[in-house]
Amino acid sequence: MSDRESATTLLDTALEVRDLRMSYGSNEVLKGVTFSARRGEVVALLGPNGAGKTTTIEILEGFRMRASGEVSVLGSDPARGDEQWRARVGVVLQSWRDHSRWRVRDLIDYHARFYAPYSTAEVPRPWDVDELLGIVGLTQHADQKVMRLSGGQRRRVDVAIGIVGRPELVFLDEPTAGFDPHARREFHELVHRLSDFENTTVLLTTHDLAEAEKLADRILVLDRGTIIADGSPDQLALELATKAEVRWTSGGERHVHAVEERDPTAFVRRLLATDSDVTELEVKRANLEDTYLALVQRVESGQTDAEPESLEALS
Ligand SMILES: Nc1ncnc2c1ncn2[C@@H]1O[C@H](COP(=O)(O)OP(=O)(O)OP(=O)(O)O)[C@@H](O)[C@H]1O
Repeated sequence: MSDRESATTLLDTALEVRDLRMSYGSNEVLKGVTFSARRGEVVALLGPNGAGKTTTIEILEGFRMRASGEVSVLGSDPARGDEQWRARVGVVLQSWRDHSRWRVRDLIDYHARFYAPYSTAEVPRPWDVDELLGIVGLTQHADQKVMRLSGGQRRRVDVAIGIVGRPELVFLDEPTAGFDPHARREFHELVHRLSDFENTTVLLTTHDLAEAEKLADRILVLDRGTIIADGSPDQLALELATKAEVRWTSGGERHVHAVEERDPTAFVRRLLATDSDVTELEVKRANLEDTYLALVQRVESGQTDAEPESLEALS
């Protein structure tokens, strides 16, 4: 790589994590986590309960110390991040902050003011509060006290506080927990807007596989403190898909066949060539949820050596 190329790569990288390790007492929860994220990329961090997702995010946010490893967030080590750095990073924690007596607009406005000194020509800070209330769907609740909001509406307040400073990178720990389908869709539009129009890097955790598939440019799967897969949703599905299911009706009977190969086309061709009565033909591919569950089960049952499985090389 030339000097110019490596400088461009450096500028293009929002997050760089190498061999990150961390223990709570004798319980080693991160065992050498390595990944990176480009500017403007949306990365979903998936993994079973207790895999180490929140711990990873808290280290990247600068809220928790690591045992070892290299971490760079927007070019700085979060363990030594100053106020200037913090103003460029947005955080939505997993648990609610308790601001129950505040009115929604006042609370967001209060947080917004901290960012004004860090406004630049390229990134005017903070976000206009009323515009932001509209974007997160809280305009109608602007004058309500936080304690009067529903769980999902309260979560939108957390998201608004997390992005009010127009962060270059935002960490969202289970941002859509408690969202109804409408709020979820609006939130997805917000994430697309942040990444497409503001070039914001987004690292989010979720247990909703469909959400990860819709939102993420890249998916990381963390299991027992190790990254076990890293790739786009399509790469993951293609590489790890187990079986496709073909269903059809023939002679009034319903049939189901699990195709072992990745591509069920050959099976379907053979079927149609040998049986002219086939109707109601359906091919169901493994979705990301099937893929994810198969992968975690494979690792947990010891069928792989749990080495990080980079799928980027496949693209
Ligand atoms: N403050 C703490 N003190 C001791 N152990 C902790 C602490 N926080 C987390 N742990 C343990 O560390 C491991 C990883 O927890 P972490 O919260 O990072 O997982 P997670 O992947 O975010 O889980 P979830 O999906 O349930 O939110 C778990 O075994 C958990 O019990």
